Amino acid sequence: MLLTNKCAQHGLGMGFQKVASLLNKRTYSWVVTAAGLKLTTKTFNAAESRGKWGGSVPLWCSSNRYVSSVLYPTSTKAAATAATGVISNYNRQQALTLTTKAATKRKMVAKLTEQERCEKLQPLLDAGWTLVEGRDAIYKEFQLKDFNQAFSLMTGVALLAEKINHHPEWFNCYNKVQVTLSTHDVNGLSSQDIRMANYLEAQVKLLN
Ligand SMILES: C[C@H](O)[C@H](O)[C@H]1CNC2=NC(N)=NC(=O)C2=N1
Repeated sequence: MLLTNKCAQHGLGMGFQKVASLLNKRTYSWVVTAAGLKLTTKTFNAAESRGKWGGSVPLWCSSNRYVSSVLYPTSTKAAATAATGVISNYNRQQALTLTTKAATKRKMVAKLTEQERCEKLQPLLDAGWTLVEGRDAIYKEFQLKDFNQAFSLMTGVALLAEKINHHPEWFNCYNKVQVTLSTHDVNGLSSQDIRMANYLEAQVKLLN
């Protein structure tokens, strides 16, 4: 989890000390100050870190006067940046490469073929998903036991969404989660929507 001081301060409250001690286990020495977690003057050599940590490189994000640095495998960089909205001062070329790769990966997403609709979409329709009128999209309302269960479901989906770079359109009211899935990049249903719908079905089974 990428710790910006703001999030650490507000999200963790008194857990600051715990966070600092956790982080200190990762060969950093952090000082808890009134303004947040402060990294001591330890510097970090990217090449060394690659060797030492097997491919992870430091992702440096600065917030206010303090620098929070956490090791990430490069595959989680985009999610971490998206999650915090912090523009990291990570190697710009590397970031561009990652973005290009993500864009390339997305290009590979295509609209479902007729055969895929029969094989992969039909089981979801049988499970209660419906086609959205006027759109190539599917919709389902999930009713959970309570808000806690509903939000647990949404949390799992959010993590998947960030991982596969595919996000649902959804509405939550207490124990209900209404989900619409479609792939904006192809203006219709793709395998990403099937994947997310199947994930939702599996998670709801686990929760109930
Ligand atoms: C730029 C970014 O990769 C794209 O906007 C992603 C993000 N999440 C997405 N989510 C959905 N549902 N459809 C998309 O086409 C999509 N595209």
